[in-house]
Amino acid sequence: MEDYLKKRQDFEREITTAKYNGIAFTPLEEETNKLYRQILISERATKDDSFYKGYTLKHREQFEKESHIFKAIQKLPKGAVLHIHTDCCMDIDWFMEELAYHENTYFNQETSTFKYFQNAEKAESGFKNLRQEREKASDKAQFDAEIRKCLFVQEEDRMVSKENIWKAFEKKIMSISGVIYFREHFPRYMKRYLENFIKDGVIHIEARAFLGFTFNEDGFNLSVNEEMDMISTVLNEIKAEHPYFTFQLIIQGLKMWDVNQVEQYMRDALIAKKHHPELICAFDMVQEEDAFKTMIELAPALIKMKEMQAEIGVELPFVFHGGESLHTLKNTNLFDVLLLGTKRIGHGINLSQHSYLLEKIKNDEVCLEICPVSNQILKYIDDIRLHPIKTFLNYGVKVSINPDDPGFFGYNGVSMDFFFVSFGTQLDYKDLKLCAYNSIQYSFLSDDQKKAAWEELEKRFQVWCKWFIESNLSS
Ligand SMILES: O=c1[nH]cnc2c1ncn2[C@@H]1O[C@H](CO)[C@@H](O)[C@H]1O
Repeated sequence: MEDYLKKRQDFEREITTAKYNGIAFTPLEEETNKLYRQILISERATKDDSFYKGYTLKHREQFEKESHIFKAIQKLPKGAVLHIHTDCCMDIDWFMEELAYHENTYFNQETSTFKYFQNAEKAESGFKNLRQEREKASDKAQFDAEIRKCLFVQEEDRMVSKENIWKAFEKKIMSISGVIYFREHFPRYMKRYLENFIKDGVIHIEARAFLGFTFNEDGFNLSVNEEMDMISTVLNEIKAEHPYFTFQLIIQGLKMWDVNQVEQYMRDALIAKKHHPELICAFDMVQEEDAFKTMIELAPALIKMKEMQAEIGVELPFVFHGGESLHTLKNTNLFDVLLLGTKRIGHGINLSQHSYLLEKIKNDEVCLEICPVSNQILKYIDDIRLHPIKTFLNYGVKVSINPDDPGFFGYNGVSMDFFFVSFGTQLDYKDLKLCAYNSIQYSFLSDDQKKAAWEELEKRFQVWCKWFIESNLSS
């Protein structure tokens, strides 16, 4: 038996050495990992199927109050967030306090849409001033609760088929874009969500964003330069308080556009990159994968990127969505995003069914931006215990954990994703640290910035471990 146990230990070491790829863990971290696993096992024993299958508000209230793992994860250093959509990160409490009853906010009850208008004469038909409507309401708390429900995906919104969930989700996105993109609101909106991520332990963000969506008092779009200056001002304000924090934009286009539009937009993105090299890091195409153009349909535009880069004199790498789908016959986007040279892949969940591609991604170190809560809310994974993230990690594929559209899923930051996926797929402390490490390693930070970010993170992990052990959460 002794021999067998020795063989077993060597085998385990062989497997984990490949997985952690040179990341060392201190004795304090080894102890932390053991304790984390124990607590995870005992908390999981109290949950039944419904917990893993339903990311419901009811469950959330319960674990936010009771789970030691959740409390620990809230304090955990997270590294970088590599996958969010910048218009999908609204802090709902902030909106209720600052924008919902702002004098220029109007609401269309029939479509549940909020919109900025300069004054009542300019308001489109069907839109009423929300502040005035609230004044008329007899039960203000009830009125607030109804408004709040319009802002993120509710349980009842999810009572639709897989085919229809995106419609409910996109409706929410559209319902606030007419308010948050107003030139005076957008910087405040953005500052608030960045601060939320910083509070949640995030030190770097690469956020997907459209070019030229912000608008002025008369409803006209600002120029790309004005928009970029506005974002830079927000970042400077944040940096004054949090000097270690870094941020870049991934410019995103829409898959519903035709090829000519995509080509023009790529050109705009390259010009923007040329003028704001520090601010823009990559390019992507978004929207529901199975409902709009496939990557092969968009390829006539996308393959021109190299030529355009040479012409404009600047580089803009691709970071594409891919594999956010349950189809493997009619959706072959994963092949194309790899052939087109994507540096990372947004989601990649159905890679679990493409073993050859998985091997390639592993060898080429194409990091996956996994978004666990999003995958469940948008009905790609019914039971979070079956999320393939752990298979990817254990196979040595590079993975990071991200929130995608936290505002519309009803939370701020990325703790919810770390918690839900750790709880569901039994990721331990070492797994989570590995994901945080990957998020820095496969970001667009320079080598020096990565080194500084990693040093900052390493310090925070040691402090966290000490706190985790001393606070004796299991007793
Ligand atoms: O998970 C996702 N996959 C693909 N596109 C997404 C996802 N989440 C949001 N968007 C897209 O991003 C835009 C808002 O910034 C929306 O067009 C939405 O379709």
